[in-house]
Amino acid sequence: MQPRIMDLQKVSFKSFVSEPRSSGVASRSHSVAKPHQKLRSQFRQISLRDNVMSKQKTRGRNYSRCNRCIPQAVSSVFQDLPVAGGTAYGATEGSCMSFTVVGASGDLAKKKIFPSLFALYYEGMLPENFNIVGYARSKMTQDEFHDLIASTLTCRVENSEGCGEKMEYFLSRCLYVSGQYNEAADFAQLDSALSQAEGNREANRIFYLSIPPSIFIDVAKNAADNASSKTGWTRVIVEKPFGRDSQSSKALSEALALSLTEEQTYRIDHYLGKELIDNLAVLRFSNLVFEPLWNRQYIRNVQIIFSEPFGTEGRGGYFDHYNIIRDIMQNHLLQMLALFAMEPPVSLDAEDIRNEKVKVLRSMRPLDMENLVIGQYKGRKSTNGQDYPAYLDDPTVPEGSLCPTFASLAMYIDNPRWDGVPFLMKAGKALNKRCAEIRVQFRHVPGNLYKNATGLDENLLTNELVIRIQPDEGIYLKINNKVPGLGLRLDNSRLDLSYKSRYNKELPDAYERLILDVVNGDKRLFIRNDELEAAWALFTPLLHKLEDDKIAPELYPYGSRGPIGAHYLASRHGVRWGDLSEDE
Ligand SMILES: NC(=O)C1=CN([C@@H]2O[C@H](COP(=O)(O)OP(=O)(O)OC[C@H]3O[C@@H](n4cnc5c(N)ncnc54)[C@H](OP(=O)(O)O)[C@@H]3O)[C@@H](O)[C@H]2O)C=CC1
Ligand SMILES: O=C1O[C@H](COP(=O)(O)O)[C@@H](O)[C@H](O)[C@H]1O
Repeated sequence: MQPRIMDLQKVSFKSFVSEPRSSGVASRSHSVAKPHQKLRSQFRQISLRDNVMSKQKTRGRNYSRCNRCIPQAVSSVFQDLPVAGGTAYGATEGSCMSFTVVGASGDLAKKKIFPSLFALYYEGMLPENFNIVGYARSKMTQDEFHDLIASTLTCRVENSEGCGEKMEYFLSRCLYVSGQYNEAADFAQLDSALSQAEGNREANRIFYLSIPPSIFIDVAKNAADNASSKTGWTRVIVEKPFGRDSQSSKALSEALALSLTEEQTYRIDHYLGKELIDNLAVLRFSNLVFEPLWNRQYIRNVQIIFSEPFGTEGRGGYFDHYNIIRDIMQNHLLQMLALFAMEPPVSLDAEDIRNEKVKVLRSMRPLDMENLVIGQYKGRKSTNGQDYPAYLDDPTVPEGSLCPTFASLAMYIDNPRWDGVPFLMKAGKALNKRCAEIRVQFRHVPGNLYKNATGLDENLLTNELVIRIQPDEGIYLKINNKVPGLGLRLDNSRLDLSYKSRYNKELPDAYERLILDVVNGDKRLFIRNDELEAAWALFTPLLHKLEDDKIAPELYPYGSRGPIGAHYLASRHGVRWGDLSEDE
């Protein structure tokens, strides 16, 4: 049978418990009728002071710093245990970790943070003693909070034994505290709730600021002043956007630095947590065949592409203040570029890697308006009569907004390795497909003996390496191959590493990987302050010019391939977009 990878979100909690015993996944699980409801009555009886770790058997494990590399092994060891946990890197045996989600009532918390925390617990990757605390202004009872979380939890399709019990136990470690973001007294209450849950253990605390940026500073200050751990470390995860330009980003960094050290601050860019991005360095530095080609001598251009098949629906208010360049390019795509283009680091240590990334960013040629194309999607009626709205139809978007929902940009890295190689970026919403990838187009074979076999189009002869981040994660290399049979005909074919066929494993969500790194104090995949400064220094002049000059975006239909200007831009730099070629 073909090995399969299944998406995490396949079995919802509700469908899981109502599934007949004989069917697939559910039949392998324990039968648990609505565990979170059963839990409610239990929860009422268990006071936090008791810090009851319930009836679960726990087995402490000391994961090494590199425990991120071995989840498969760990899960196979732990798959039958109701609770599995370890001691986080930098924490002492018997200590506990409290994870507070500030903005717990919000979209990101529900969509990503709680499910990721559960998935980590499920895989045995959380410390043995942990508490999950939700904090927000919304009034919620503990039951309502548990319902909210329970509705977001899913079990892995593989190894789903004991899923119901694990959910039940996980929920028993979840607690809600309601408070304002700018009230010291409310954070003092949060502190005492945390202390109660932690009991007499040494406690390490993580705060995830899953809130709008306008309140980052208040929350960082209140958390640092009133709810920091007194017995262990305190770490704070900050979500993007980290400002709108160099000036606002600097102001934010300086204000945060009054409350948090750089060491404590984890600036998250969830693209760095994606499997194929985490694999980039492995691909380059552990295979002899790639690194020698990774330079201007062999590479003709590099394309970094992001596209989404939906618009800003519901998020127009936020988006209009930022636009696609700030939302996707200045962070996700630029981070991909830096990892792709950096020199080999001295070691895999966070600081060594980040030093190399900063060097790339600082070697980039200033961005030029001539090398930018912007677009905005307009409405479209499909052939089956469905209406797709224009960006401007969103009621939260200001009338006549010029905000780009698409951008394409040609960039250059003025260093010896990349001199003259165009790096093209393209990012857009409401396009024809969901895709994120890096495409590397190689130069022509000099004096190619086979050019007569393929005709005059040199592009048919060039190799292309594609690193597909999503969907259908994989890496493939387009090569020329002889069509089998008599005569000589060449075929552009693929050496294909499809993750779906190669690995019989569900891929962890990016947030799982990144949250685990915070637990373990590993900053390799987080943005350092000077990286952020360099990224803004690159983009700020371009963004200001775009806004000051009120440049009108080119309109493109919802669901199309984007504005035609992107093709002209590419061809001015001698590039053809690989994702638009016929065999893609
Ligand atoms: N959602 C996503 O997919 C992504 C989000 N992010 C970033 O993560 C962070 C959280 O995102 P998301 O969950 O979508 O945000 P939400 O808008 O859902 O806000 C989170 C919570 O913050 C509180 N809140 C909202 N607006 C305000 C306000 N004006 N003043 C005070 N409190 C407010 C609300 O809680 P209450 O009223 O209960 O206090 C809300 O539930 C943001 O910085 C966002 O940019 C980054 C990448 C993706
Ligand atoms: O940061 C963001 O990313 C999402 C896309 O993330 P993905 O993991 O689903 O590819 C994007 O939709 C959003 O606008 C942006 O803020």
